Amino acid sequence: MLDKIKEFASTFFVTGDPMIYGADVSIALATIGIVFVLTYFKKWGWLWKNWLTTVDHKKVGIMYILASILMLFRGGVDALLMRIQLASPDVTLLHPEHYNQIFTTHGTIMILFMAMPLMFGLFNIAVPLQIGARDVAFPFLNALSFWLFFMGAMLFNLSFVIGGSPDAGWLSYPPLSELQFSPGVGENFYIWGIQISGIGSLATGINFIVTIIKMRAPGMTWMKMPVFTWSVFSSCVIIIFAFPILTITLALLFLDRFGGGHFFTLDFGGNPMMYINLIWMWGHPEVYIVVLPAFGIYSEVISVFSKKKLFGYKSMVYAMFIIAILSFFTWAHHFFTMGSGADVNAFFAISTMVIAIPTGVKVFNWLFTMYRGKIEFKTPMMWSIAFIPNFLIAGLTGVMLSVAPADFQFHNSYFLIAHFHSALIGGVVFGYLAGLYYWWPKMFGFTLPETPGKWAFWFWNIGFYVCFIPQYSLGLMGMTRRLSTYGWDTGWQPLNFVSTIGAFLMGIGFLFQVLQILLGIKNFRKLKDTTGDPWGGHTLEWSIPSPAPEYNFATIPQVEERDDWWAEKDKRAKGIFRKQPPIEAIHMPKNSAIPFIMSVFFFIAGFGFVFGWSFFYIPGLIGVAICMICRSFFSYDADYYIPADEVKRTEAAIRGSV
Ligand code: HEA
Ligand code: HEM
Ligand SMILES: [Cu+2]
Repeated sequence: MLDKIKEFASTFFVTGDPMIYGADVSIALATIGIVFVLTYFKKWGWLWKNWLTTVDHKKVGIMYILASILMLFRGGVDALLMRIQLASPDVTLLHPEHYNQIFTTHGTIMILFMAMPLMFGLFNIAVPLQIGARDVAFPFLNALSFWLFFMGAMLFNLSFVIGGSPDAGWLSYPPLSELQFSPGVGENFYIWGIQISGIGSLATGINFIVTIIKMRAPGMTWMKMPVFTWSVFSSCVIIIFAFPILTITLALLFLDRFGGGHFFTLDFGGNPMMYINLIWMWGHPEVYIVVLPAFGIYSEVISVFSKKKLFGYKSMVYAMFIIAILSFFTWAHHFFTMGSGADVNAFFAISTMVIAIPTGVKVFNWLFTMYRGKIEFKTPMMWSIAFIPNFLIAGLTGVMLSVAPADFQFHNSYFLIAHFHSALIGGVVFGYLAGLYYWWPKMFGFTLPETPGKWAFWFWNIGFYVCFIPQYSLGLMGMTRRLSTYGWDTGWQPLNFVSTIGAFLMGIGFLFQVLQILLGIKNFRKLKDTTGDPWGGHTLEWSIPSPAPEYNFATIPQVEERDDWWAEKDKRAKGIFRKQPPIEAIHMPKNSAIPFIMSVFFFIAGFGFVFGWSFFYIPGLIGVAICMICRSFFSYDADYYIPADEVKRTEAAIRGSV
């Protein structure tokens, strides 16, 4: 036992790196600070009742968004550290091992712990309200998904302060990620952090598919559904087919590392190429999982701020589903150079190129929607307009990469790095930010101040080009990815320096956003959204007050048209009012502590597996099992009714206050 404790303690001081000590100290101080504030203001009960045990989709959404913005900060700091290191061959901020760790954690965090949860946050905020529902289909499971993501993310981040970060790249290719070549615990953190949050992602996929199929308001037929909801549906269909592949792949890698298996080793019949195929069978669809909802947001925002119906609604929907299906047939374009025959490469090259067609349809539809529209340049719209040229560059360079023989030149170069950052920042991040600005008033009841938002936008947008356009040239000049430094004689220094300046411009953009939120909170009375419909929206979430009451809709709306809220407002202007059904008692799910507690046990089990400590993982797994049993057999008292009188009182109070 004493040995175990010594071993445990030694892991804290594993590298002697001042950055890690700094992080240890700041985490300790932040924790003490939070505990102090909560105790001083007597907020523990509030935190527990309103947040930790909530099953309300709106609050779950807000927690997702908060956590993912924190992760954007962490991933962003990683990015800036790398860019400082690469600004010039003289810089010695990060030694090569540290650089390896940082690109690994940056890539993993940005995709799995920033983009995914930010996306889930927006799903939670918007989908039930857009389809006229009172919550998602399985609110308990929804809370569990959030806490699993959160604990997975915490476990992953813990690697930085205890034990050492993973360093085999964001997809952890074997044989490097096998025990033989990565004997530390970093890869275990990678496996368990992703595995735990991945269960949550899969559950969210199932939850939203069922919600969208079963819980749409009466009258909302498939082709009257808001286009964001369609994009969520298509993304979730990809999730439920792709995430099980990830789960299995990581489980097999874990068996190799933990149980002496030989699935992907070099010896005893193992085959690393099998891992590479499997991980990309998830990894490629994953990029469309995150981009399709962004497409949905652009469609909503561009239509609302052009004051025109979306051009080609049906073709938008078909295009998303064609992309979703095709996304499963392109995975091998990530390893054209790894020995497949010419025919295989040709098949995957063509299937990849075909994706340009439905995507092109969407791009033209957005342009036609804006054509002759009365465009209003509010922040959500600015991000959406800027996305189009950004994504065009990303998409067209993607098509260049898909030309298999040319990819022998581009593969693993900065040309690739520039391609995917263009798609992920110009497509995904810009889209989610547009969504965040768009739905912010619905979440919090006030709009964000426009001026700092516009500054943030320009810094991000200009910074984006300054950072990534030079990287296309660097790629063609021969600079490969995952380099921690280079020589003066390469001639890469000037463009790298420019690229670093661009990264800092984006960092300043992020600071403006923080400022914008702080100013918004400070002036929230002035910025209050009294109408519930600050943008003149077309979907149902804008028909109820901001923020939405806990039951969302006092009476479930009856949908008649595609842009139903626009149609309804037109009718009201003409003095025609739809008949409202009487207010009745509303059936609601009760809060539950099980999702939080069960996820804590998952965390404990994951932590145990990382270090191979049975005295952690056995109690952890037992805890998980007990939580499941409690939920399955002993929690019958899981719902309640809000009496009709109380609903009427709440509605009257909301209307009275506006
Ligand atoms: C959201 C993220 C996202 C998106 C949307 C895309 C979209 C596309 N990607 Fe990208 N890609 C990544 C994220 C993304 N990618 C990542 C993260 C990697 C690398 C990971 C790693 O190695 O670590 C990668 C790597 C990658 C490779 C591997 C290269 C290599 O490793 O050597 C290839 C090769 O084919 C490729 C192709 C494409 C194509 C063809 C599209 C298409 O979907 C683009 C379609 C869009 C357009 C073409 C623009 C609009 C169309 C028109 C206006 C119509 C007219 C145009 C034509 C007819 C051409 N991508
Ligand atoms: C904010 C601006 C950003 C900057 C300046 C930046 C910078 C970088 C740098 C310098 C690398 C390492 C390149 C290398 O050495 O190979 C990298 C890798 C990567 N980035 Fe970013 N990045 C940013 C945002 C993002 C975002 C938003 C995402 C995802 C949503 C993302 C996903 C990735 C991935 C997946 C990798 C590959 C990691 C690997 O090679 O294993 N980045 N980024
Ligand atoms: Cu791909």
